[in-house]
Amino acid sequence: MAELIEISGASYAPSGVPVLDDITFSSSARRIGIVGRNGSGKTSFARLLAGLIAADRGSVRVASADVARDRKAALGAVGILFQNPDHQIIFPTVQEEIAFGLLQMGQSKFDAAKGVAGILTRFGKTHWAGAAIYRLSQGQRQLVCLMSVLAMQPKVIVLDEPFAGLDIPTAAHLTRVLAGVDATLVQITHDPASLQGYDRVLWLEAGRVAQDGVAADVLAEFSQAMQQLGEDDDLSDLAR
Ligand SMILES: Nc1ncnc2c1ncn2[C@@H]1O[C@H](COP(=O)(O)OP(=O)(O)OP(=O)(O)O)[C@@H](O)[C@H]1O
Repeated sequence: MAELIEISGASYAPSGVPVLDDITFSSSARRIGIVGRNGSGKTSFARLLAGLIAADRGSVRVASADVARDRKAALGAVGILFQNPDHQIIFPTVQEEIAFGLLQMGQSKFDAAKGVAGILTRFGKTHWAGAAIYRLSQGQRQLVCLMSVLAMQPKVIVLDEPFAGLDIPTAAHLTRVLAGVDATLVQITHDPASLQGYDRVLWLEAGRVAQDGVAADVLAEFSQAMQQLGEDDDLSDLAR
């Protein structure tokens, strides 16, 4: 049987620069972490998994959908939350923003309005419906993004460090919301501690899979390697 996430020999090399190289990863685990150093390809992996960029070689499927080519199916299969909500939000009000994804999925205006009302009710935020997004705090804007993703009920949600810029209580609140979500989470992070209780971890290095396996094992090796690098001076080398 196919796994929920099926990535096979995927490479991504915009203008000839190899950013992701021959990535093969398949999993139906519920909680997946992606770790790696700056520039190792984590964000590109997230975008590839969400179908926002297409692999030059290989294939990327989520819930059987070819996410880069079948965008309508992809919206129901995988959602993504970025670090900066302002890179995601395009509409002036909360209800328009949440409705957008539902309309993109092919829902009627009536059904999309019902979906918006449903998700706002679930989060106790019906009074936000007509609110101007520019007046919300960054944490509130991130919650709008999260509600927009959840309204589409994707099977997989990719988190590209969405709480990195938030204060501790706001991050804790949103982390709690996510912990209760009935979807597979793929979380990109620099912080192994935020992957506590996760099932599987993929460690990327220079666009390739460095390790992939049981979360506790991979995280232990990753943490040790990062600590070792921190003790060395590896900032000296300039890229060729
Ligand atoms: N469209 C592109 N064209 C050229 N180079 C790119 C492109 N996209 C990404 N890169 C390069 O690929 C490498 C990996 O980038 P990516 O943002 O995926 O890494 P990352 O692991 O998320 O990094 P960070 O932890 O710093 O956010 C970087 O060197 C980046 O500059």
